[in-house]
Amino acid sequence: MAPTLAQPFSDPSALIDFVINQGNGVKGLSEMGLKALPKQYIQPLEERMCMTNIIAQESIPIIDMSNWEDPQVARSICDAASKWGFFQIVNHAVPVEVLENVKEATYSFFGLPAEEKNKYSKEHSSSNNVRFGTSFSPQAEKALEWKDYLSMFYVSEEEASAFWPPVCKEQVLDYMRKSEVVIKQLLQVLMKGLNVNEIDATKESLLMGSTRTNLNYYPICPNPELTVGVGRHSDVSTLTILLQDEIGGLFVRGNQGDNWIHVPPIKGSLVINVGDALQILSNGRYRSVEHRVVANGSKNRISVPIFVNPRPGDMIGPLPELVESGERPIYKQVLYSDYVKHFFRKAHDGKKTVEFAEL
Ligand SMILES: O=C(O)CCC(=O)C(=O)O
Ligand SMILES: [Fe+2]
Repeated sequence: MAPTLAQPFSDPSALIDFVINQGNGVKGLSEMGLKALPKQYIQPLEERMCMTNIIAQESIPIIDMSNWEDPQVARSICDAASKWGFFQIVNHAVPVEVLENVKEATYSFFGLPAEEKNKYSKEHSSSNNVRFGTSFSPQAEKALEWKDYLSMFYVSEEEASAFWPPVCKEQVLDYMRKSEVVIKQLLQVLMKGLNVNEIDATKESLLMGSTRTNLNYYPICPNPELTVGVGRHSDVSTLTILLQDEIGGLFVRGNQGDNWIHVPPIKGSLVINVGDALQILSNGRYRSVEHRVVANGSKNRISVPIFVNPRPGDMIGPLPELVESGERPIYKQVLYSDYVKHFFRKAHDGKKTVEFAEL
């Protein structure tokens, strides 16, 4: 039977084949001009964003990093990491042109033909550290998420040079290099807030020994209210540094009940959030907070998170300084790679991953 516009796929496996196996992604679906959301993307009611739960009068803190060592600024960073788990930074050390270049590079990558992008899929990528994909964990999800991504785990300049897509690798590497300054400033302040005054090489490696950068593409969606861009989750990182474009759509769980706060795009800013690894290392003093991205019915959106992580072979648990000061540990020591595997084995499920490390 010839495909029609309303029902372009003969059966569910034809859609999966087009989106996942052929590398068209949801961008390919979006560009077909679908009139209705395919049923694989319809999320259960409880996972859709309900407009009445958005608290318009609240916002996460915006912190000026130009005087990051000033005790008042340091306090606002630590307070934000404890209270909200999220904040935005302005006047930070990453030049605005570096941010513009990586956004441009994101469009360049997703603008490639499907066959080109598909060279980086799970089946075809020449490196396990580079992965083009769609949704979050399609094999584990009951309903798919309306997002395509390219994920790059950094091993070395040589590895990146050999395996990352040429259309974006320089821009991503530059964004990562320039962000390192800010990451170190933030970690220094956050550690000081726990009375950990020295970050030696071992601790630095535990806090920021590995990084993964994702390019996220959320294409225009028919029926955006029925699906999600990214479902409710907390990150497994120590810290996440997120660059978003001017479209908006990222929401963070507020401090009371089922309330959600929008993270408004601010030109030149970076969104910072605490991940589960830092929640565990800080014995719960800093909080990784649930967040989600809504789908958009009229605009394409991109974002570029850098996940700053422990190394896969590190054991993570409450820092010895905290336990030695008499604090009762609420988490056990877990192998970081086991923690990450546990996260990817299931669909997004809010804050549940952290239970893996609870005592
Ligand atoms: O696109 C965004 O704004 C957030 C994406 C996100 O939460 C993630 O990739 O973990
Ligand atoms: Fe996230």
